[in-house]
Amino acid sequence: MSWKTWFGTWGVKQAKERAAAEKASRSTSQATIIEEIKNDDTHPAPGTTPDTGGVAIIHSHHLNQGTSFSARARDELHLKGLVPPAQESIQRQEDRVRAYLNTLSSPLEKHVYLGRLRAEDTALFYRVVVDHLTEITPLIYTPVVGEACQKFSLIYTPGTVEGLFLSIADKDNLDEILSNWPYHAPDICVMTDGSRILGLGDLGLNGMGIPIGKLSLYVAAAGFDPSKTLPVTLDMGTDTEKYLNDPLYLGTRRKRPADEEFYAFVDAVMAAFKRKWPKLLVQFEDFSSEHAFGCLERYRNQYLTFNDDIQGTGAVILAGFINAINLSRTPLPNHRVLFFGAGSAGVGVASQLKEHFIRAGGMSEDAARDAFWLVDSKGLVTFDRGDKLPQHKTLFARRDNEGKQYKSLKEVLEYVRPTALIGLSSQGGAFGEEAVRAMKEFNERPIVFPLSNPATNAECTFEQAMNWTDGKVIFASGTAFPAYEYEGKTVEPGQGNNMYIFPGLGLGAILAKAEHVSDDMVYQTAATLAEALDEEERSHELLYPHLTRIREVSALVAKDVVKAALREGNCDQEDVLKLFGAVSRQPFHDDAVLSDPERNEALLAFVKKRMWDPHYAEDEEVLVGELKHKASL
Ligand SMILES: NC(=O)c1ccc[n+]([C@@H]2O[C@H](COP(=O)([O-])OP(=O)(O)OC[C@H]3O[C@@H](n4cnc5c(N)ncnc54)[C@H](O)[C@@H]3O)[C@@H](O)[C@H]2O)c1
Ligand SMILES: O=C(O)C[C@H](O)C(=O)O
Ligand SMILES: [Mg+2]
Repeated sequence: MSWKTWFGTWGVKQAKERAAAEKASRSTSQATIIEEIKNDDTHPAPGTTPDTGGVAIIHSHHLNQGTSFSARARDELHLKGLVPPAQESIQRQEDRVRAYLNTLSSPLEKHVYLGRLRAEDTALFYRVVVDHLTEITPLIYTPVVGEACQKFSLIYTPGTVEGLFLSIADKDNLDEILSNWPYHAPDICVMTDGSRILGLGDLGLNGMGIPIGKLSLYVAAAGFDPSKTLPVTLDMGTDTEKYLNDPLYLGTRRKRPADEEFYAFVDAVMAAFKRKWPKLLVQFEDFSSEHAFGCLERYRNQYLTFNDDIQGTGAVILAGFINAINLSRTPLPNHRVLFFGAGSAGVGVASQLKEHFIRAGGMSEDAARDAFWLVDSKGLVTFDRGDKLPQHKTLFARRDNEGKQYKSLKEVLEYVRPTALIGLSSQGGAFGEEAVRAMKEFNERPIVFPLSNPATNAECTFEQAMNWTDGKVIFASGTAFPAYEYEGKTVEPGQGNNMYIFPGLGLGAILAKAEHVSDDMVYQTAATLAEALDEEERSHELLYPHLTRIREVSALVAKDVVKAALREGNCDQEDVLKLFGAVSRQPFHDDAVLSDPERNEALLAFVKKRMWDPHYAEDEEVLVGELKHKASL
C-alpha cells in the first residue's frame, strides 16, 4: 500500500469514527432533552420561561397585540419593557407595515415579511389585508405565491407552524399526527399534493404556499376564524428532478406513487380527518387533473368536500361569462366556446357553462355540449384522434370533425369560429396577435379570457388583447392585469379568479352544516356572483365586482349557498331552519318564502354576524382577564 493510499484510508476511517461519535453524542443529548422535558413536573414561575407569563402572549400569534397593549395590560401581564413604550392603535401599526413594505423591493421579500406578520400577529396581518385588499392580495396569493412556492424550501423559517405536512410514509400514524395540531378544531382545510401548482407544474412539498395563501383569503374575504383554518400538504414525493436533487428540498425524496398507493393514502387522510374533525370542509387544490377528478368523484358524496380548480373555477368563469354574454349582445344559444386547455380547469369551466346553457338557454344536453370545443397539447379533442382520452376529456370530445384533425390554434379557430376563447393551458403567450385578431374578425365584441396563472402563464396580456381587438375585447384573466389607457379612456380588466367563489362557498356550506357540497350549491355561487355587480361596476362594463367588495360579495354568495342547501335538504342550521320554517335535512321548496326580502335580509345579517373581523379585543377588562387566564398568570 502506498503512503498516499494508506493515509487516505486512515483519513476516511478517522472521519467515520468522528461522525459516529458525534451522532452518538447528538442522539444521547437529544434523548436526554426529550426525557427531561417529559419528566419536568415543576411549574416554572410566570415569566421565567418563554412559554409562561406575559411573554407567552407576545409569542402567541392569536393573542399578540403588538404595540396596542394598554398601560394596564402591560402592567398586569408583565409586558413592561418587552414591548416598546409607544402605545399605538392598530391603524398606526398598519401604517408601519405598509411603510416597511414600501422599502422592500422584491415581491417575494414582501411575501416573506407578510408571512412572518401572519405568524406573529394574526389580527394585525388580517387588518392590513382587509383594509388594503387590492395592494396586499397579489402579495399573499396569486401571483407572488407562485414564486413563494417555487422557493418554499429556501424561504422556510423554522419556528412557525402554519400547516400540516402529511407524508405518505406516515399513512398508518395519521391519527397521532393530527393530534399534534396545536390550534382549535378547524372548520376549513385546503389540501394540495403539490402536483400541479398554478401553471408551474409539480412542486412537491413546496406547494404548501398555496393552501396557506387560499386560507388567508378564506379569512380575509369570508371572515373565517384564522385559528380554525388548516393548510395541508400531502407529501407524496415529486417527479421534478430539480427538487429531488436540491439539498434544501424539504419533502420526501421519492417519485410520486402509482394510483393505487396514491388513493390508499388520500383515503386514509380523509378517514383520519373525519375521525378527528367530523365537520371539517376539505377543499382539494392544485392536484394534477386526473387525480383532481378522481378524488372529487370518490369523496364528494362521502365527505364535505369540493375541488376548487374544477368547481370553483367553473363557477367564477360562469359568473363572468354571464355578464360577458350581456355585453356581447349575442344571445346565449348562439355562443360557441373554444377552450385552449382541457385539464381540470378547462373541463370544470366547460361543464359549468354547459349547465348554464341548459338551465338559462333552454338547450338540450346534447345541443349544449355541442357549443364547446376543447383543445389540449395534441390539438382539438376528438374521439377519432387516435389517442386514449382520459375520462374527463370524453365529456366534450367532438364526433363531428368528419375524420379531420385540427392541430394548431389557427386551424382550430378557423374551423370553429368561436365567440369566446378561454385559455386554461398554462402556456404563457399562446394567444398571439393572429389568434386574437381572428377573434375580432369573427365577432363585434369577442370574449377572450386568458385565465392561466400566474401572470407569466397568461395566454395574452390585457394590453395585447385591447390593442389587437381595437379595444372591443371582453376580457378576464386569472391574475390581475393593470388597468389600460385606450384612446384616452382607462379600461379595467376583469379578474376571473376562483377567489370570488371558494370563500363564500365554504362559508355557506359550513353555516348550513351541509353534509356535502352539491352541484346546485356550486351553480348558485355563479349566479349570485354574476348578480353582485353594482350600478357603477355595470356602467364600466365590469365582469366582476371590485376586489375591495369581496367580503360583501362572499357574504351574498354564502347566503345563497345556505338557501341552495335548504332547498335540497342539506341544511341543519337551527337559526336558518327557524327563519324559513323548514325542517332539518328535509328539502324545502317554498319559493315565495325563499325569496321573501325580509327573510333574505335576516339571513344575510346572520351570515355577516358570523364573519370574523380582524381586531384586537377592545374591552380591557375582558382582555386582561382573558389573557391572564391564557398565560396562566
Ligand atoms: N383563473 C383561475 O381561477 C384558475 C383556476 C384554476 C386553474 N387556473 C389555471 O389554469 C391552468 C390549467 O390548470 P389545470 O388544472 O386545468 O391544469 P392541467 O395541467 O390539468 O391542464 C392543462 C391543459 O392544457 C393543455 N395544454 C398544455 N400545453 C398545451 C399547448 N401547447 N396547446 C394546447 N393545450 C395545451 C394540456 O393538454 C391540458 O389539457 C393553470 O395555469 C392554472 O393556474 C386558473
Ligand atoms: O390559485 C389561483 O390563483 C387560481 C387557481 O386555483 C389556480 O390553480 O390557478
Ligand atoms: Mg388552484
